[in-house]
Order: sequence, then structure tokens, then C-alpha cells
Amino acid sequence: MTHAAPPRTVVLGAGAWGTALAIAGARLGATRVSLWARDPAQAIAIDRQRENQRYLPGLALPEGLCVASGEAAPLLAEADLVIVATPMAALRGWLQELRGLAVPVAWLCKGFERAASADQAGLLGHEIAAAVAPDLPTGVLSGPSFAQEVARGQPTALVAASARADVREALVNAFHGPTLRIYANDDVAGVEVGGAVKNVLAIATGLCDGLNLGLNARAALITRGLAEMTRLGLALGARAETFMGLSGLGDLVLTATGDLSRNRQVGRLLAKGQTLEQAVASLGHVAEGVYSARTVSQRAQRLGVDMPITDAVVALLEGRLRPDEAVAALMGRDPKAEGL
Ligand SMILES: NC(=O)c1ccc[n+]([C@@H]2O[C@H](COP(=O)([O-])OP(=O)(O)OC[C@H]3O[C@@H](n4cnc5c(N)ncnc54)[C@H](O)[C@@H]3O)[C@@H](O)[C@H]2O)c1
Ligand SMILES: O=P(O)(O)OC[C@H](O)CO
Repeated sequence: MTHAAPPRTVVLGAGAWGTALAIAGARLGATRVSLWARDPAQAIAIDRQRENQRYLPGLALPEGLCVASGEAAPLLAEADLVIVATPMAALRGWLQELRGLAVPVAWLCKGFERAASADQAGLLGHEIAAAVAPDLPTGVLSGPSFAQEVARGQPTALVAASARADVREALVNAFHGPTLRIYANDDVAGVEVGGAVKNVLAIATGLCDGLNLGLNARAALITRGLAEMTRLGLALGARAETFMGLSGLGDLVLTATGDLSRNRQVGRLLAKGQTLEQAVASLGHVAEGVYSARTVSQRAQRLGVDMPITDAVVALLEGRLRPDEAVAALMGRDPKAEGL
């Protein structure tokens, strides 16, 4: 009797998160997982060392995890599920390349794309997909998840968001297991707004902690940050309850308080007096909040949504305010009623 081979998952992008999720999927074994790296030399090194020493050092690749590079088309032709695990800036290019596929495609990136020009709005992933690949079955995998912990098999819960049930199911089938719970949600806008805005707020809390403003201040930033994230989400068609979930409150708490966060580290380094260029260069990984902050603020302004913490982060990143001035600006706002 012949057995059908398990489905194939292809992960495009071998940074920290792509590698970690590929490890988790391969360890689970529900699908055969291939990790595709843009740089052939990096792919050879990862395969030879069975470890991604550049982006995820100290974590061994499971035996069954294939590493690939070069022409992606043959690999994609065999895929049953494709994961785009690049920074936000590369998502549009991959969606354009993938648009003829009939299998589910999900991205892991959290952010808004930078606007191409001043008169255009920067887009979320699902908005880019609607513009360049409307027929592609797409979704997003998000939620509180430091790559290192997922790769180590530490308990983690994620959310698979898509308007399509088959995409949500494909993500659950490929990754849900004893150490990784995958919840499903059809509120794609809510899940994406949560993932993008929490990065900006983590820069704010990193700065707050770097300046030793205290635990009260950090709790206030997280709580009022959640309020402004929710306001933007509602204006973009999301449901309020999504912001009480994994990609809202969950990822905000993790990223705003966890020292593994690159966005939080940017805030801490700025508080120490580093320039933005120095802070970003010292990370060696993408910190999406740096690139999304201005777009979040612009989209909010266009929608008439008040986002004072985000605006303060943008002013800091652009050098228009010093940290002490940003704190004074936030604390000096007029009294208002609590709530959204
Ligand atoms: N690291 C985490 O813990 C984590 C967790 C959840 C979500 N994310 C999100 O996932 C995304 C990627 O983060 P990361 O931590 O893996 O970043 P990273 O900086 O560790 O790695 C980014 C990788 O993307 C690759 N890349 C860039 N452009 C590419 C392209 N056009 N095609 C293929 N590969 C390309 C780079 O070579 C690099 O390997 C970000 O949006 C981040 O917010 C990260
Ligand atoms: O390191 P950060 O700040 O990009 O955060 C990583 C993940 O998004 C946390 O869920």
C-alpha cells in the first residue's frame, strides 16, 4: 500500500522568524518544510551547520528541514502552503511573484509598508495583497512570539487570520501542535493593525524604561497605547475584540515589556543617547516599528484618529523632539475621559 507524502510548506526568508517557524513546522512533522534563503551562501552555511548562525544562533535545525536557495519557482510549484517570512518591505515583491498560485500564502511580517510617495498611504499586508494579487488565497500569521522561544519549543500561541477558512485551516494544520497553539480569526485588519502598532508602542516603552520613568509610566503607555491601536483598527474596519486578543493586547504586552524585542531595544538605545542610525545598525535584525511609525501616524491623521503616543514616537525618530520633550508633550495633554 502506498502512502501519500505529507503536504509541503515553503518558508520564504531565512531570518530569525522564518527560521524559527520552519523549525517548529518541521519538528511537528505535519508538513514537509523547506526554508528558502535569498542568499545562496547563507543557505549553504545553514544547511552545512544545521543552524542559522547569522539570525538564530544556538538552535539546531531538525533533520527533516530542507534548506534551499536560488530559483524559487520549482520549489513553489510543489508547495501546498507558502509562508512569506521577510520584512514588510519585501512583501509586495513576493505577492507579485506568487500571484498565479492556487495554494494558501501567508505572511509573518508585522507592519505597514512605507508609502511610495507623500500623497499615497502606506498599506497593511492584506491591502497590498488586494492591490497586487486579489485572487491569491492569503492570510497572516501573527501574535506574541519571540523567534528564539518558538525555535526552542517554549509554549506559544499565535493567531492565523484570513477571510478564507481554507487558509486559516492550512496554517492550523501545518503549525498547531503540543508547543504551538494556532487560533483562527477572520478579522485580518484587526490582526494586522495590532501587529503593526505594537512595534511602534514597544519603541515608546523601551524609551520609557531606558529613561527610568518607572513602572507606572510603562503601564500607562501600554494601556493608552492599546486604546490608540484600537481606535485606528476600528477606523480601518477591524473588530474591537480582536485588540483584546493575541495580536493586540498579547503582542503589545510581550513586545513592550520583553527585552528580546528589537523594537523595545531601539527605544532603550535612543534613551541612552544613541542616534537612530546607531540603534538600528547595532540590532542586525529588522525593527519594523522604525519603518511603520510614520505611516501609522499618517493613516491615523487621514482617518481623523488621535494617536498621541505614536505621534510622539515619530517626532523622536525624526529628531523633532528630544525624549524629555516627548514625555512633557504626552503628560501635558489636556485631561480627558478614559475609554476610546
Ligand atoms: N523575530 C521575531 O521574533 C518575529 C516574530 C514575529 C514576527 N516577526 C516579523 O517577521 C518579519 C521578519 O522578521 P525577522 O525577525 O525574521 O527579521 P530578520 O531581520 O531576522 O531577518 C529578515 C530576513 O529577511 C530576508 N529578506 C529580506 N528581503 C528578502 C526578500 N526580498 N526575499 C527573501 N528574503 C528576504 C533577509 O535576508 C533576512 O534573512 C518582520 O516583519 C517581523 O516584525 C518577527
Ligand atoms: O523583536 P520585535 O520587536 O520585532 O518583536 C518580535 C515579535 O513581533 C514579537 O511578537
